[in-house]
Amino acid sequence: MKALIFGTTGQVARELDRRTPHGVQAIRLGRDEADLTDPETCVSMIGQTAPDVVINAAAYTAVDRAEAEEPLATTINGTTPGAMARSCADRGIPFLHVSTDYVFDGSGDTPWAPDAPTGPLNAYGRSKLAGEEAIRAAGGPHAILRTSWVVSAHGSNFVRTMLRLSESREELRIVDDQVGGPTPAADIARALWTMAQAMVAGQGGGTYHFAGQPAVSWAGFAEEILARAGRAVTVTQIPTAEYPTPAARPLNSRLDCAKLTADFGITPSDWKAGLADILKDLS
Ligand SMILES: NC(=O)C1=CN([C@@H]2O[C@H](COP(=O)(O)OP(=O)(O)OC[C@H]3O[C@@H](n4cnc5c(N)ncnc54)[C@H](OP(=O)(O)O)[C@@H]3O)[C@@H](O)[C@H]2O)C=CC1
Ligand SMILES: Cc1cn([C@H]2C[C@H](O)[C@@H](COP(=O)(O)OP(=O)(O)O[C@H]3O[C@@H](C)C(=O)[C@@H](O)[C@H]3O)O2)c(=O)[nH]c1=O
Ligand SMILES: [Mg+2]
Repeated sequence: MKALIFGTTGQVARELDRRTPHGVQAIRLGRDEADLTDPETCVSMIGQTAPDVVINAAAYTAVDRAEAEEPLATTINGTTPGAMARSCADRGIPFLHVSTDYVFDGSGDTPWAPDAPTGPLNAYGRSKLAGEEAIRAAGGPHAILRTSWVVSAHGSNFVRTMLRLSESREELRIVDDQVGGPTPAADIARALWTMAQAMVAGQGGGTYHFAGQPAVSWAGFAEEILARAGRAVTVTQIPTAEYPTPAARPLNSRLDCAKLTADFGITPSDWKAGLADILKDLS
């Protein structure tokens, strides 16, 4: 199986590389070879490499910055994934794409099912929803894997932010009313490879959820990170109103992962185990 992967430096892209299954030839394209602001180039790379499956692990992920750069975020997260999906549909090959809990409005307190109504609260969420809609409209075999709160030993993520801030502060004020599932990038990569192999064999497809269990607030997650890392920092739980940001964020980010288990046998990720691995990697 030949897999074409967009993205080399991101959290999920790095873990896809580390976990390439035996017998898979992976071609990885970074921004230099395939800039997602340029859909034609990305489509032409699919033609040139003639893969059996395409995985898009690149995206515009700066949630607050997207408020001021929505057109750019929409090109990268919406227009180009749509063009990639149409190219894959023309070739009859599966297209796998990663999306986000931020497509939901965060109401209620029950986990969102994959077919629940969307209603993004911010520009990043709207740009990711545009990608989902364009991919479905392409009409080819595809999987949209929505995940949440991605963490790893690399890149920009909440684990690394908490460890960094704990070096210079005695107290961290963290929101306690946004609840979701932290998800190790390593587990997302494993899930994507399982899905890619199944889909090349003609199995599965559609929109799926994959997140770490159990659900926790950002403050609860911060406490776990700092305790496990042995950092003596006080976490003060605050409401979202006391941590103003350019982009609004959903309060309820819980994702119902049952469909992924039913179609691919992939069970939800255990974020505490993943966190232990990340802290080991960082030490
Ligand atoms: N991070 C999170 O908490 C969550 C992420 N997701 C989704 O998961 C997927 C993977 O996210 P994650 O691994 O965390 O992403 P990262 O923020 O770690 O990395 C983003 C990647 O996208 C690449 N990229 C950005 N802009 C372009 C561009 N114009 N052309 C080419 N490549 C570009 C970056 O390359 P470069 O290094 O060159 O900038 C980098 O490789 C994305 O679809 C994201 O929306 C979903 C839920 C939560
Ligand atoms: C640094 C900090 C953050 N926070 C809050 C802000 C926010 O609500 C929450 C997490 O902060 P972040 O900036 O890591 O969150 P954010 O970048 O919005 O994370 C999101 O990224 C995108 C790409 C996704 O798709 C989402 O699933 C989600 O992971 O913690 C505090 O309350 N106190 C603090 O000191
Ligand atoms: Mg962020």
